Amino acid sequence: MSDSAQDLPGIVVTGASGRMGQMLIETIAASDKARLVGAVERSGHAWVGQDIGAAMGGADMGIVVTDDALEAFAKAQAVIDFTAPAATVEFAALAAQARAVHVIGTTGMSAEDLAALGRAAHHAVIVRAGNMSLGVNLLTQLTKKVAAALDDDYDIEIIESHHNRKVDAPSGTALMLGEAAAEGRGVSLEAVSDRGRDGITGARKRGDIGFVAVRGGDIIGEHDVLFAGTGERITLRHVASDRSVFARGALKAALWGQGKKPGEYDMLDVLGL
Ligand SMILES: NC(=O)C1=CN([C@@H]2O[C@H](COP(=O)(O)OP(=O)(O)OC[C@H]3O[C@@H](n4cnc5c(N)ncnc54)[C@H](O)[C@@H]3O)[C@@H](O)[C@H]2O)C=CC1
Ligand SMILES: O=C(O)C1=N[C@H](C(=O)O)C[C@H](O)C1
Repeated sequence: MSDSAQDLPGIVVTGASGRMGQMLIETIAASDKARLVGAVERSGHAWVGQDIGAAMGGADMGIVVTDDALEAFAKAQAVIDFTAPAATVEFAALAAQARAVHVIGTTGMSAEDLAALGRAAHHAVIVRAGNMSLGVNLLTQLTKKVAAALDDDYDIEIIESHHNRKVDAPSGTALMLGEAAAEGRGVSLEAVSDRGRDGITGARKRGDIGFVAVRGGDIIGEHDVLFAGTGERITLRHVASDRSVFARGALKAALWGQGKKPGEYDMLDVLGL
């Protein structure tokens, strides 16, 4: 590696064997703005101890997959983490200890998990978003605007579709869009959120924001925000056709976070939206 490449911010990817983990490793390896310095998987995973390039079915990359997150983070300027809530909470404390920027794509976090991230952010930069793509983050702003322009005569429904391996619902993106719609209407999402209808639910409550989750096949991620009025409907829609949109956003966030003050940030900060 040349001297100048050595100077690039070093990035560790957690959940290295996952759908997003592998996409992130490919994205960082192809970047001339960052270098991969570590790949972390959970203890007992078959890839631990193997070269990440070979484990992914390609040439060696000179990075051995480890289950020792702290040791890996100590060599890094940023950690990109698309794993699971319990793992992400643990990684937040370790990333703060290593003073590495922690970019979090993990969704399905509970209120307690988020509080733990808030504590870690006293000591480190955390950039977290339920969706790291430019398109979705732009869509949140459009959603807020449309929700502010239309009153409760327009029922808001958020319809999200994902692959059959997804474990959380509503998706992190659907919740971001719900928050944006609620903000546009000047209400708290918690107060108006309507999830998981089943049975005799009664008629729809005016002002509610409904969520619908579709799971099937290999759908990467599709989100519709429907504003249904009397005699007309508006739909705002985002379709992800390639996971690289999330990986590119996460890498951008890791670079943006360098030298920032400790605290919690999101992709709107990164993208300047
Ligand atoms: N914010 C965004 O833009 C996006 C967020 N996601 C979210 O990212 C997360 C991961 O998604 P996928 O890659 O599809 O899932 P996946 O199941 O393919 O990958 C998760 C990986 O994390 C690993 N893992 C779990 N616990 C671990 C631990 N303690 N230490 C190290 N590794 C651990 C698993 O072994 C697995 O390899 C989900 O929460 C998903 O919703 C996914 C795509 C985009
Ligand atoms: O699990 C996924 O795959 C995705 N998760 C994120 C979410 O929960 O919104 C982002 C994207 O839609 C893909």
